[in-house]
Amino acid sequence: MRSSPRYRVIRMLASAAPGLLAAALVFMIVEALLPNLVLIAMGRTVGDIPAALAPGLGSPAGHRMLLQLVVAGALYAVSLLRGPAEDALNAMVQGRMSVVSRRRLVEAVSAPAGIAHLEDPAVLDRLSSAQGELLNHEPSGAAMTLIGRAGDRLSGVLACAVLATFHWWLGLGVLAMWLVLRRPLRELVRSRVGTFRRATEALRRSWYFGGLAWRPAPAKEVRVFGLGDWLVGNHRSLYAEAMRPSWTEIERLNRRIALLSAAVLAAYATSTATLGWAAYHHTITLGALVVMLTMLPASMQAGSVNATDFALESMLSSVPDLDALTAEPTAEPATGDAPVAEPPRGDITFEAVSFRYPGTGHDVLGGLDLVLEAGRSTAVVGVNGAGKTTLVTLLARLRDPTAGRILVDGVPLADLPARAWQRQVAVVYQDFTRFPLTARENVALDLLGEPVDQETLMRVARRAGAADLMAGLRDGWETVLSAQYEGGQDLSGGQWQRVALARALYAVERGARILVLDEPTAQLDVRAEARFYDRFLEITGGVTSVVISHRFSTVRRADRIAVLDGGRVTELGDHEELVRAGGTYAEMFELQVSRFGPKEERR
Ligand SMILES: Nc1ncnc2c1ncn2[C@@H]1O[C@H](COP(=O)(O)OP(=O)(O)OP(=O)(O)O)[C@@H](O)[C@H]1O
Repeated sequence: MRSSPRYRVIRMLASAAPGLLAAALVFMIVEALLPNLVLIAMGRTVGDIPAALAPGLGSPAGHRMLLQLVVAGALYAVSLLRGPAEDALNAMVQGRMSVVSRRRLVEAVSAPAGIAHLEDPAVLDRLSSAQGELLNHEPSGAAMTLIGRAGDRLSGVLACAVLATFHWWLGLGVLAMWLVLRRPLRELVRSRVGTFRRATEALRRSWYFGGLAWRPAPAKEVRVFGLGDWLVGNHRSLYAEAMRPSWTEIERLNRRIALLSAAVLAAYATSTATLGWAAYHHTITLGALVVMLTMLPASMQAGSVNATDFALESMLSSVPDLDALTAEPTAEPATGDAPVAEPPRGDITFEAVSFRYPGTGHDVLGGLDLVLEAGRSTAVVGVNGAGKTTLVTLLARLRDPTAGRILVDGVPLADLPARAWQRQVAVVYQDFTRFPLTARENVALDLLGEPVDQETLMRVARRAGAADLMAGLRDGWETVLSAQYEGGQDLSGGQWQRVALARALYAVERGARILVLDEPTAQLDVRAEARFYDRFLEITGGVTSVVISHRFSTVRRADRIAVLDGGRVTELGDHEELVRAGGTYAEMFELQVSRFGPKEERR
């Protein structure tokens, strides 16, 4: 019981909004009583009509009937308020639960310092389920739906109790039938929902294809390459493929549903016939007959299932996924407690570092040795897929080496607290994020809650070549950098790259001591790139920096250049030394110079 999703949902509401839970429970009682009371009052009114017919409405019998009618009308009027009251309560409970479960989700996925869990299909399946994406039912609706359904069940049981006042065995029989059927019916609902949960990965792919059509970034290519029909087809065939293994099970379940329905039909036909028999033989009054006839369908609430039960079960199926995401340890980089209070002053040493992505059969890095000298710049070059970006993710502790170690000032990186270390590393990623926030927030990321210093902002913008850009924005630093928001404005790829560079430089100003630039000039025009390498020393001065680039005009400015090949550093030295050595670096450099303009490259 303690671990059942039903219990956990109610416990979540109890701790998030105890007042709302109390209101919902009162609502449940009203939900259980009111419809039955309306039916009983109506039935009794009808039962009083014959006695009032002859003496007229002015007689005591007439008065009694009119009083019953007023009571029935009043109860009915009150019962009409249930709908709006339920909607309002639902909105409040759902809003609160949505905030709570979303916060739990965000905290759960952001908790690990690393990113490996975000590439784990099992975690992604859980995420998808915990957000209610599979069956389109927000799990935040579970608490109120559960309480509402409990009210319905109680109402059904009360209807059985009323039936028992006519024949004890009738009320008890109907109740017993629902109690017996409850388990298989619940299992049916659960298996139907379970078939979707088991197909989560395939369904995720199916929804992904469906969503490509309206997400702005892929929508461009969808249109240009005319992929609309293909996407619809793919979405449909993936969905069919995902559900096919479940079809036999669904068919089996449908057959059971048909059988159970026949049993229910037979039971209700017998009950109705019993009432008919009593009416025919005048062993039941008119009022009682009307009440009992209305109680029969009302008693179905005791155990019948409908679309709400499917919705509720799919909402509840998200709860274990939400809990598992929160509770399970993920592939987290090891984290130690050695102090990182002081920014690293010494070298960073990669000692025989190997790395293999989970689920792959080969090492991307295999026994790599490299020293990043303190306060100096090191460029890393290598062909596509050589492992340059992977090396950066290890340095930023987004992943841990599978063998070997990284030392910071002589201390193994694994012994440092991962979060504190990450604050020391400022990175411009190749695929940096374009936050739909203001320019100021994009650079200062002052979401971190620290005051923004305008002078520092201006300084880093100048160094990143973004000062003119900021001055030209519609609302300056306050412009939202996304055309998807009112008053917002999007930037070109190169303009965004300057914003990302300014972001990393701002982090350095805030205390980060390692600057990583992964392809920092890839989207810059020739002039901007020239300005970047003219300012290279100013940008990287005083910090330990790593620059990854295929552009030798950028690479050659670095104090030292490491060539990455076959998972190891095969050449190390400054530009002149490596060119003189006549190895891979010299070969790549010559190739670029001969193809793309000696003037630029030979500077
Ligand atoms: N998340 C991942 N899971 C599995 N393999 C990956 C992952 N990311 C990268 N790889 C593989 O690791 C290898 C190295 O990738 P990495 O991105 O580090 O190369 P790179 O040197 O930065 O390449 P580029 O110059 O193209 O940016 C590649 O073979 C790539 O396919």
